[in-house]
Amino acid sequence: MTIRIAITPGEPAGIGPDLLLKLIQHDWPVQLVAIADKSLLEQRAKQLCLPLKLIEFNDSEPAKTSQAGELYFSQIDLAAPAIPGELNEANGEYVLHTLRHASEQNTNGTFAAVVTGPVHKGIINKAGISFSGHTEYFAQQTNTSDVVMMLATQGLRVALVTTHIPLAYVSKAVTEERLIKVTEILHHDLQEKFGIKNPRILMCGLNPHAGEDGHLGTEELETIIPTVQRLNETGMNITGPLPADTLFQDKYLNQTDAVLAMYHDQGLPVLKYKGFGNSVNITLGLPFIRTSVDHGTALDLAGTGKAEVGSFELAIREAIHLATKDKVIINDR
Ligand SMILES: NC(=O)C1=CN([C@@H]2O[C@H](COP(=O)(O)OP(=O)(O)OC[C@H]3O[C@@H](n4cnc5c(N)ncnc54)[C@H](O)[C@@H]3O)[C@@H](O)[C@H]2O)C=CC1
Ligand SMILES: NCC(=O)COP(=O)(O)O
Repeated sequence: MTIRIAITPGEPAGIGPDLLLKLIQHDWPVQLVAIADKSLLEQRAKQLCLPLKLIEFNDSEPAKTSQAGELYFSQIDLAAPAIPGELNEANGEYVLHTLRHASEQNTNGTFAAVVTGPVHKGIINKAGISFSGHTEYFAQQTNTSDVVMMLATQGLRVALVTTHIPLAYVSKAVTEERLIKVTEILHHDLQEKFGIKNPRILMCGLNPHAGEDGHLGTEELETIIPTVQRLNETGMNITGPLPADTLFQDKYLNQTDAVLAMYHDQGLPVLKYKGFGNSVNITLGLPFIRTSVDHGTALDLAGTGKAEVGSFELAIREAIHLATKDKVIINDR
């Protein structure tokens, strides 16, 4: 059976539309449907000299595989014309409209997954809309209390306890309750989505040297160590907390299915150093499958044709794998 994948190209002035238009220049074994403004796709294809046949998506017709050069679309109107590289806060609500539409249409089963292109968090907030990221937005749209951001590249998966919050709030956000929920979601999805029977999770400390027995911070002694003990008593296989500066070495990673980092910039720089452009962002714990790119809007490259498609392509392929319950090939050590 052919499945349908919704694609939100993200910030209209960024590279998301460019990457999607490059990627549909070959056949896909699924129906890819862009949730976007038709005129944006037409103009960007013209600018990049890419052939494009747009077909309005009709959910009452049987799903068809996408052929090279053609793209199904669901129309969402831009508020203002999109100029590559030039952010315009007038289009902040447009971006969120595409995400809401994708969320609704995934929830009702029209699509088997959504793949998101990069959005610009700053311009959405400048438009007067409080927004910290897709991860949090889709959780809110689907009334899901806890979701987990995980990025994966060949040989490494990194999940995060906290996501887009100021560093000053991280310590307070690393609670026993949050640690338990995140670890349970990660453990569950490693089993169910990635086919790992007994997931091995490596947990980072929060403080330098994982607190150095309380001399460099007490969160490990007060919260993280007792929570790891509690979780292990339920039968999980969690190692840590280990100092984050020495944990990312093969000695540990070869024995690990996922690293759980306490905050965004503790785990993601390592992951991106290893595999920027070849990584995928997966939201765990949502009622539908959502994957995304590992990079941002790259305004400097929009409309130039120079942006690399690697991560967007991987995000689509990973969504297809997850949706068709094939064995996931990424990160097979
Ligand atoms: N999934 C998402 O929606 C994400 C959105 N962002 C947002 O993107 C905006 C810009 O963030 P930055 O930190 O500047 O990161 P960025 O990833 O947009 O750019 C960082 C550098 O990487 C280069 N780069 C990025 N993607 C590339 C690609 N596909 N091919 C070749 N080079 C590429 C850029 O040219 C730039 O030099 C921010 O508003 C941020 O919030 C950032 C990460 C993920
Ligand atoms: N660094 C990852 C990132 O910022 C993407 O977040 P999200 O928009 O996928 O929640």
